[in-house]
Amino acid sequence: MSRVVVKVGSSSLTTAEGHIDPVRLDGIVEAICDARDRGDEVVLVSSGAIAAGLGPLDLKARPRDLATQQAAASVGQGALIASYSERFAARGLVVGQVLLTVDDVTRRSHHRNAHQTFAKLSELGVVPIVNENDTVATTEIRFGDNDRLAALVAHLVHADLLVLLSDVDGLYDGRPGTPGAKLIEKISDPAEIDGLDIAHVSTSKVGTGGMVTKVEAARIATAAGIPVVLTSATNAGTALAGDKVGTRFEPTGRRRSTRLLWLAHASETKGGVHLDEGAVRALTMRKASLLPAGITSVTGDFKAGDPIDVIGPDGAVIARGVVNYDSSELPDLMGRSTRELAAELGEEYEREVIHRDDLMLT
Ligand SMILES: Nc1ncnc2c1ncn2[C@@H]1O[C@H](COP(=O)(O)OP(=O)(O)O)[C@@H](O)[C@H]1O
Ligand SMILES: N[C@@H](CCC(=O)OP(=O)(O)O)C(=O)O
Repeated sequence: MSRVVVKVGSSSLTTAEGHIDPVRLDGIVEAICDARDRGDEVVLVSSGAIAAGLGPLDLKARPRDLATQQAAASVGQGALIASYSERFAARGLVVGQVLLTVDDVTRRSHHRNAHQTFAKLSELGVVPIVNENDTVATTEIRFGDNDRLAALVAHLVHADLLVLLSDVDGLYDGRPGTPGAKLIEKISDPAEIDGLDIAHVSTSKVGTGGMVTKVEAARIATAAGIPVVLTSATNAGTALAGDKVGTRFEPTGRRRSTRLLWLAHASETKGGVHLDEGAVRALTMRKASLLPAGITSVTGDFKAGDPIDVIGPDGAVIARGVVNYDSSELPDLMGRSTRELAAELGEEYEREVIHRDDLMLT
């Protein structure tokens, strides 16, 4: 038995008019039910809430403003779950809706909660259907794309495989459909992706992030030891059966805490600190915590608890970490020893700027 997380993109679930596509949904549900019949456990991460809300609200295109996106998601998510529920029920399976925000997988207490929810659903034989909680998520607490959400969910449920289903049958070495562009069957090392043309936007009107977020999701999952298969939704059955299809990304690393995993791949930081050579060596070679003494300057506007970039003298980001001070406090502390600061300002100034447990070298 294996545990698989399957992520399906908006363009593979909805029609151009902004309604749920019944034929495509049938195909995905059938592939998942077949996997269940073979004894596998499946967690479905389904996009499509916003896209499926467009038709009912008479919207012609994906709205640009957050409020209308949230309203469309509120309408579409209900419709999606109703459609899934009905189809899975016809095969004797019960579904459970799980809506997550970034905090649910990154904050320790929420993380434990989410983990327990998945464990119970699994015990009860329910098929979890996950999406971002788009209706309440604001820019600050958004994953922004379900590819990365799926990678973090795969890590959270200890999945054996992550399957990313899209409207393209794999990763290409050039723009898919253009002469000479070839499907890449296997990626063994993330460095192989570096030179590829993946930045152009997708042709679908409802998908977000294109290939960039899928490759990023593959990096997150493989770095945590989980292999990834990327293919089109029409190949769902083949991918779930474990047969060779699309692009396979081989695992490159070992399991790590989800919080650190997120930190390393967090899309945005609120600022950063620049270090001198000595501090860079302490962090990278001695695995030490970051102290005020090694900081030469501070950029951006952040609060204690925010993720920030840690930057070397040459301007390269060497790590990301959860900072223990506000950006406004640091200029008065930098370059000074913790002992001196504690004597002058009080014991609480003895704390590290970033504790090594909250630091992820990039
Ligand atoms: N190198 C590449 N190989 C494959 N697809 C690519 C590549 N670069 C960009 N893409 C685009 O990525 C799109 C898939 O992303 P997206 O529209 O966000 O899908 P989804 O809705 O499934 O998440 C494809 O339709 C394709 O146009
Ligand atoms: N959470 C959003 C989808 C966000 C997203 O990543 O979409 P997609 O690129 O189609 O996987 C929704 O359900 O509309």
